[in-house]
Amino acid sequence: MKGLEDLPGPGLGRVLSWLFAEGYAEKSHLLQAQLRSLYGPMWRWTLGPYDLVGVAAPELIAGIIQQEGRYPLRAPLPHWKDYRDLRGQAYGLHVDTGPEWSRLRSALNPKMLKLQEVATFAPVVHSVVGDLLRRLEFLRSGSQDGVTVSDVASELYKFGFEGISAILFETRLGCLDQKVDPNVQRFITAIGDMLSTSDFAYLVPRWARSLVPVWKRFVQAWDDISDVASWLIDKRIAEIEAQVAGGRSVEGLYLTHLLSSNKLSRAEIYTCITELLLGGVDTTSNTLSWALYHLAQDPGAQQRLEPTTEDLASMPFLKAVIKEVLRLYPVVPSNARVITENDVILGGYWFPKGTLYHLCHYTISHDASQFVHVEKFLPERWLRGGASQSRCYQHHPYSSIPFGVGVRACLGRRVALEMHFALTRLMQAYEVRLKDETEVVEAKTRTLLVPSKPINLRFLAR
Ligand code: HEM
Repeated sequence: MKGLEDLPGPGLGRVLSWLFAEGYAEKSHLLQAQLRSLYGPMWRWTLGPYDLVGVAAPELIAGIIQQEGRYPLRAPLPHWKDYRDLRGQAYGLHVDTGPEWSRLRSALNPKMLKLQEVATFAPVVHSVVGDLLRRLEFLRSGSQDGVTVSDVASELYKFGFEGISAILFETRLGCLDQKVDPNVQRFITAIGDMLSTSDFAYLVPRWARSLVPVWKRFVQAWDDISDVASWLIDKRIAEIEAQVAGGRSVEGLYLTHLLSSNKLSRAEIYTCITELLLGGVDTTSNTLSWALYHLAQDPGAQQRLEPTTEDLASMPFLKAVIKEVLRLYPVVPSNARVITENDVILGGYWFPKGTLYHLCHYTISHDASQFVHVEKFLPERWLRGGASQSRCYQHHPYSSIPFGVGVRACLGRRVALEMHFALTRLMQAYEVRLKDETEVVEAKTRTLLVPSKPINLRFLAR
């Protein structure tokens, strides 16, 4: 059987030229297709300190997931681990490995992934959607033409932040208010800083860290995140203790559940809650931004969206819109896997355990052999029935897996769907149009797949 060294792939010079001379650094999602056209569905390449096996076929991705075992890793994050050691914090989901990671997931999964449990978050999500609607109304009515909201993604970011925090910290932060609390603003800024410095901080060798500003910014950002998160958690714990002392029953959402289940230490709760927040905000807000961008160009689809209910199962078109948006813009455009327990046999090759696979989801969900009219926004392709639709439906089940699959798949995938109730409520209140009907907004990669420029929309009252 062939091995790692038999795989084709580009040399370092070619990769650097793609990234920095040809501008792929900001659109690395498009580089995936380039690599596949040159080397086939599997190749070997080097990206910074990573030696990677690129994988760009759904059958091969399925092969990896089937062999991933009980404790798959995504990519190692040694700089996150070093920060946690520096401050004596618990490792959490992204840093812990093996049985320790699995223990955390078992404690966190039930309340995040069981349908009946997640349904208890619906009232709070709906109340945050109410804040979003009020905020949009305020912005559009104050605009020059009385209907435009510029840079809608930044408002959706605040919505995502408020919604996820309300569930996790059981506290309303007021992100969508006119005046935002300085601590909340510090939190939002720190999260942005941490995400933008993380990739560079990783590249700095340990001995050079004290010399470079990027490492200091990375540490400062984490310090701010940790400070505000522990302030929020401690405040809520004090409230809970006061309720218990007063003989009142304690009702809560996620934090109360974690505290009362006694499965995680206090330190682990601080880290895991923070990680959930980090995982939840940009992902949902960018997906909602792309959804509005496409719906704004498709009045028929806006009309078809069902009136809001509390039950996603009774809203097949809404579900189809979200699936289609995530097919076109998988917010995590490529993922990674390290299989730690066993060697892997894949597509006629044998790979030793510890090999790092780069899963090229974007290119697969844009593959014309998987989806007809591949670049078109066609939510109908996800609805069963009708001859033409069944033709659309002939894709491999792993050709669009925006939340991942298997034991390591997204922990917030059900909560993310709750957040999408915002779409139908928005569409009930307004007909949405692009501010400039001819404007095309392309995607760029900033770890996540995000709009390359602001999305400006007109909200016409229904
Ligand atoms: C549209 C929304 C979202 C998308 C597309 C998305 C996508 C993903 C993907 C692709 C992964 C990696 C899965 C894997 O490696 O197989 C992931 C992991 C994760 N997501 Fe999400 N996510 C979304 C929303 C959320 C939300 C709302 C939360 C929190 C409430 C969240 C929390 C997490 C966490 C904590 C992990 C790491 C799990 C682990 O390593 O064990 N995500 N997400």
